[in-house]
Amino acid sequence: ANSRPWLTLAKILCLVDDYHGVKISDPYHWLEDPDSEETKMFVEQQNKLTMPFLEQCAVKEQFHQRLTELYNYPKYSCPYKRGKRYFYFHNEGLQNQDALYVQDSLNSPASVFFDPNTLSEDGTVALKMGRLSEECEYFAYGLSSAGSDWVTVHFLKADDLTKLPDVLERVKFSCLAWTHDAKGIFYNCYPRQDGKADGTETTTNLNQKLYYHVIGTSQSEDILVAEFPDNPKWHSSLTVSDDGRYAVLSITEGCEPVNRLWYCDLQQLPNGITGLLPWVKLVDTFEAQYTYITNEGTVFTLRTNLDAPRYRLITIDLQKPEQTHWKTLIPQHEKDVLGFVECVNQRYLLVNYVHDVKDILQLYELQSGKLIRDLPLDVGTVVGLSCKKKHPDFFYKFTSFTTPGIIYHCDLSQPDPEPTIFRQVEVKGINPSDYQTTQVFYPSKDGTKIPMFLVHARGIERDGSHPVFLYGYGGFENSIQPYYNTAYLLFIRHLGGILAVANIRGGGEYGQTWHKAGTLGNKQNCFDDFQCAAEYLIQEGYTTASRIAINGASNGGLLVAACVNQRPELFGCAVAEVGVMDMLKFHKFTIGHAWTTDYGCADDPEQFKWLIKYSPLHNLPQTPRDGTPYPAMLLLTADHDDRVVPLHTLKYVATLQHGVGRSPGQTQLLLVRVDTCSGHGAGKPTAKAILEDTHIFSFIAQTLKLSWRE
Ligand SMILES: O=C([C@@H]1CC(F)(F)CN1C(=O)CCN1C(=O)c2ccccc2C1=O)N1CCCC1
Repeated sequence: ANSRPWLTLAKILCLVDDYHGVKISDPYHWLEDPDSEETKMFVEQQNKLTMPFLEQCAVKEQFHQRLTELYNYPKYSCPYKRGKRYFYFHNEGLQNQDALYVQDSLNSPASVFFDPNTLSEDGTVALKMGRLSEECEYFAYGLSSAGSDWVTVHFLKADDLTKLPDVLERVKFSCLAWTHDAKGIFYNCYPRQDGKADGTETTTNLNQKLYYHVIGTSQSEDILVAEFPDNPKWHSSLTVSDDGRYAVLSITEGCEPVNRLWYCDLQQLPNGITGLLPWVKLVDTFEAQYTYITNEGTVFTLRTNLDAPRYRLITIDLQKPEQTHWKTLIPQHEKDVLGFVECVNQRYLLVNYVHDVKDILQLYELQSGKLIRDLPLDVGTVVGLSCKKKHPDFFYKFTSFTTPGIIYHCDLSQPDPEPTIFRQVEVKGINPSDYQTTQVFYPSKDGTKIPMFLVHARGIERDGSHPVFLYGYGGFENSIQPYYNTAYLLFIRHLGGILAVANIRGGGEYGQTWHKAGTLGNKQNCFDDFQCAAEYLIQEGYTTASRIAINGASNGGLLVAACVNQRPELFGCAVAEVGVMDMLKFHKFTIGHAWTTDYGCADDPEQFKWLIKYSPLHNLPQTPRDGTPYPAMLLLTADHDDRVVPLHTLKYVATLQHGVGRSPGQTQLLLVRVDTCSGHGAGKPTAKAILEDTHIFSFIAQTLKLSWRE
């Protein structure tokens, strides 16, 4: 900055943007360049403030040690039968990444098939995707580094684990679909761009293409099978049908649950896959979502939200593709949301419903859509499923706030098949019966009843004394169902806290209507719902405003920052992780353009009015003032977050410290933690995850003045 003072001044002075006649200043615009000396200096200075503070928090050592102890339990995925063998992911407890194991039968010795921990010292190389070919000849796998969304695809021979020379670069937001002859694989990649593509760049991701890679050739020879030059925002995702005959292409334009559905009969290709496929456009609008489940010849079974915001199953016969011939197989449920659907044992459907945020699992007959039976399930969530049309048996993994994981096995080839426990994991030191999970329904500002899970020590008094960790997301039709999080249980057990998970609008808890009620011009409903959750917890005597810590990540980071702007007096502490803070510019960076389906875009005059009203960056006090003090705030981001680029958090915290931070009544801390070699969250190594959770809860304990209790 000293070397070019004129540049810095010019940067600050000239940055006033005009939005449809409204002038908006952007004094921290220069933080949008991750590679400038000024930005690097800013990040370095912030971490110099934040990291020593987090490290010296009173409970930090105890929390880190106890979290490490409790996290150290064996984790397993469902087993997957491929070819004649079984594969499953396993983590001994503290390994940075799960490893993939293989065994000849369910109870024979297992050996390591693929271990990503060998690929980096610090565990920051993650296995983002993996696909075994139909008869288990090859294993295609995508690796990502430092938490970036960028993927590099490699190949192994499955029998002797020898690595093939094939490498696929510039892969992102991609499918990975083998043709059943194992000759090659469909995948997505982006055109070459200027500058870096390592996850630290902010360059927009447009013009994604679909290729077919033939094993044994180089990526430069890959066959372009679909591209959309007139629609640069389109993404395509290919599925090969259960019988290997059809290539089914799902095209999306953003994050709305709607897609076009094209297909190609691979058996009709005279010379195989040699170029752009002759796509048949079965559905060529973005009116609804259509997801391939299975097909019997030309009769396709699809999950859709067409005229069904809580989803239903329909069949389309490719020989009579007009909508007038489409049939309903399982009609929309009057209240519950149809979740995942998988075909099993040739003629059954494994069907999931979400009923008041809790999972149901049922078996239906594929041909008739008739309900056969319910599968027993506690109050919680199905987090894993392993089944195939050609297999008579299947596995599913259950979890809840206090259950780390139970894997069930059900074999439909047996008479009166009953699910049996295949594997149950206990966590030593956590006794589920010490905790009580309840679900409450509280009124939001407009009277809408919002579900919320509460988890706390059994038998607490409603004397207003309990600290609360209130978590929310509220967007993109993502439902927040019960899940096991060791750090949450420590907050309850050793900091005497209550975990509250509010299922606010914008999520998918009640289908598309719930989602739409929290998007675009209705986005304020998310913030109202979340603030009403806090008010409910106070009114019901659980806690007081100064004892509430709110938390959210990604779209949930936006939620936290917007709620602090609107109601700074309602919370004692706020932790916003990798949040979207600049609602006027988010669409310019990486995949941000895909989020306009939930947020709208400032380029549109009407939508600008929505966004400017709640954009966290633009609703902060711009200068010191005598207003209400802000709660203690900890913001988190990371240098390789190319989902929500760090500039959002950097511009936000600079503005926060400049205005609120210098206000006379502001005593609570306003800090940012910028991690390195880390990204938006997916694939984060265990060591980083444990340290990050430790810092978050130590900050909460310090600022809410909580002490550790044995
Ligand atoms: O990350 C996100 C939003 C929320 C989400 F919809 F759940 C997912 N998401 C995304 O941005 C998803 C990005 N993404 C695609 O657009 C895509 C196309 C095809 C295959 C895979 C992908 C994929 O991961 N956000 C960050 C903050 C605001 C929204």
